[in-house]
Amino acid sequence: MTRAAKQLKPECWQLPDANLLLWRGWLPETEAAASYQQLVQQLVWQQPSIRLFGREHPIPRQQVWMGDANAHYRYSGTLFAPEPWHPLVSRWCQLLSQQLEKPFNSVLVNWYRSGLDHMGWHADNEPELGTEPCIASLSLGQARRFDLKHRQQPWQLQLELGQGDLLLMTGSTQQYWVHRVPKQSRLTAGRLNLTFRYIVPIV
Ligand SMILES: O=C(O)CCC(=O)C(=O)O
Ligand SMILES: [Fe+2]
Repeated sequence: MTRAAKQLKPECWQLPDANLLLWRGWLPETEAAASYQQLVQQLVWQQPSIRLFGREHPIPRQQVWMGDANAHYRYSGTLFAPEPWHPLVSRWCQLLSQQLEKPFNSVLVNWYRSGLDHMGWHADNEPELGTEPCIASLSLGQARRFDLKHRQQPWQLQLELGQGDLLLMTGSTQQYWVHRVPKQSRLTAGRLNLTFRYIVPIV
């Protein structure tokens, strides 16, 4: 890890089978707020449907898959070709690769328009992410709950991810734990989350 990332001291948890680091305010407040507005306006949002128990359901949020042209990604059974990089997002991707000393070539951007938009329990463990995926998650806008639970043990962790916070999930986290962003119906403001990933390119 480079000096820039070490200067901000991360929060960490002694959890079995998981490796989590959280840098609060990795992106300064004003930059995060301006970036939220810019990305909400400039990205071309999609709301694909996924198949659950034999029925098609639109995902309960908006999203854009973005990255290098060869970084195709399968999400809940659907193959997504990446959208070209937005300059802001591309800059963060380079910064994160340098600071965390990990490669990233793509990002899933999720827009939770209000507290009604959410994401159910899942792990980011698709085969194209490799054996121990390294996921760097940047949050902008409204702070939201982020829950984690172990697949086999009664262990849970509830975090709040706020404006500019950077959460790094590495090691065996995706193998043993699942995570979600639950509904928080009373919240009216929107939130963006960007999960930077490295996916093995299709050649
Ligand atoms: O919105 C979040 O904080 C999490 C998003 C997430 O889990 C994902 O994109 O896979
Ligand atoms: Fe996830």
